[in-house]
Amino acid sequence: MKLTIALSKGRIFEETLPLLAAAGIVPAEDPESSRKLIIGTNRDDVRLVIVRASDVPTYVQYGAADLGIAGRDVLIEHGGDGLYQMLDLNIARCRMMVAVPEGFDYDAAVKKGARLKVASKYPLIAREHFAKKGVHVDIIKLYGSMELAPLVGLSDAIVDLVSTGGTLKANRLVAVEHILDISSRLVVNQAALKLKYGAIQPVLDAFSSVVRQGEAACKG
Ligand SMILES: Nc1ncnc2c1ncn2[C@@H]1O[C@H](COP(=O)(O)OP(=O)(O)OP(=O)(O)O)[C@@H](O)[C@H]1O
Ligand SMILES: O=P(O)(O)OC[C@H]1O[C@H](OP(=O)(O)OP(=O)(O)O)[C@H](O)[C@@H]1O
Repeated sequence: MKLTIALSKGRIFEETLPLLAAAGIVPAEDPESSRKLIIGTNRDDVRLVIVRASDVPTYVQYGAADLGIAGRDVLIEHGGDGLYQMLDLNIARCRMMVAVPEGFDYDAAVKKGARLKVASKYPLIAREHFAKKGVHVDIIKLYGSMELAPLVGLSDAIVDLVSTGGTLKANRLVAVEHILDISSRLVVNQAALKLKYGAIQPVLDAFSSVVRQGEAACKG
């Protein structure tokens, strides 16, 4: 029985390699240099499909992939239908933040009850955050380079991911609110978990043991 795992190129692929290795899975090619979207592995029964990060939950939801790895950000925006979230892999860690241009008095604008224009790739997360605070916002949906929006007058603020803070700094923005901690999760198609339990469980066990080792190393 063949197992299909959906992954995105870049940081998730890189950070997943040690997890795959622990499960005895080694990709036959590097998706950064190959144009192939289906990548074989050293195991005849396991293949990888390379998709956009935000498409991973969709492939798994419809069973086109049995397993996938996606950020908590992407999973919240997707909604999680048809998926089991099995494991926090503690990879691709970052924070979802509200950020504004240096010099913009965010607290004063909120206090005044101003209606804020907020640009984000994460409209659900952004909308819910401001709704909870009782702040009126117009959400402007973007697909990337959110940091540009306030610099050219498209928005007052952004909701985006922050890791080192380097991108905010380079664009003279400052983080003013922390919304969520983000990391990537292993998701499994609900039907596949039942039908392919014997093939999926060893992968889950191997991934969990790597995560536990990482946690122990952090504590120790
Ligand atoms: N700077 C960062 N540091 C750590 N993790 C990050 C960072 N930016 C994004 N992530 C996490 O990694 C995941 C994949 O990000 P990546 O940049 O590879 O894809 P993307 O360009 O956001 O997605 P798409 O191609 O669908 O637009 C994100 O969903 C998020 O969970
Ligand atoms: O705090 P930092 O370490 O600078 O990281 C933050 C940046 O990382 C993410 O972008 P990414 O690198 O994924 O680029 P993309 O959204 O254009 O793919 C995010 O959207 C920020 O722009």
